Amino acid sequence: MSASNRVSDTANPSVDLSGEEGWNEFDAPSLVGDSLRFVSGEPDGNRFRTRYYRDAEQHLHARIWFGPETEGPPGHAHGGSIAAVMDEALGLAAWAAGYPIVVGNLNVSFRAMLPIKKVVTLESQVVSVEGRKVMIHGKLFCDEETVYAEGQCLCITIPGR
Ligand SMILES: CCCCCCCCCCCCCCCC(=O)SCCNC(=O)CCNC(=O)[C@H](O)C(C)(C)COP(=O)(O)OP(=O)(O)OC[C@H]1O[C@@H](n2cnc3c(N)ncnc32)[C@H](O)[C@@H]1OP(=O)(O)O
Repeated sequence: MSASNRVSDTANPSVDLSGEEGWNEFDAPSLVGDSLRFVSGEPDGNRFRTRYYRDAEQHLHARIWFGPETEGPPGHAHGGSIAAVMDEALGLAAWAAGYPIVVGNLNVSFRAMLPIKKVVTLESQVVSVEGRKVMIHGKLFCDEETVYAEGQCLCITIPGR
């Protein structure tokens, strides 16, 4: 790859993170402060760019751009980058639903290679609450046929918060 190509690879591209009709933008930092810096901390950077939304049923969703710095297999996202997104988004889904939690267990199934420099959608749902255990499921996809990853996230509420 020539030097000029490398420059254009890391140039600051504009990325469309707009949501679906009926989604309302969700102000995550006002709920959890700086806790989202690892994934969402550089909104104009070349790793992740994220924007969170809630639908009419208050499920949390996100548009996420996997930038060139998430690369693992050539041209595709590193599995750890996908797991980091699941950890943040599914944990945040529990907080957004009113549960102050940390993630106790996160299961990620990688279903298809995720091309970098692509905007994908994350959808989540609180599927059960039993005592301190809040189970959130999520998937990362670009359309109905193309699911990149599925996550099951067991969150545990933190006493006293
Ligand atoms: C201080 C924080 C400030 C936060 C400020 C804002 C934060 C805003 C965040 C926004 C969103 C970011 C999302 C990122 C989310 C992360 O990345 S959090 C960081 C990664 N996670 C961690 O570091 C957690 C580390 N683990 C722990 O701290 C402790 O193990 C836990 C999870 C709190 C549980 O410990 P514990 O309170 O002693 O609870 P324990 O009695 O062992 O278990 C309670 C129940 O949960 C079950 N359980 C616990 N762990 C597991 C497990 N791994 N598998 C299955 N079951 C389990 C137990 O079996 C038990 O079940 P029951 O007997 O009640 O049926």
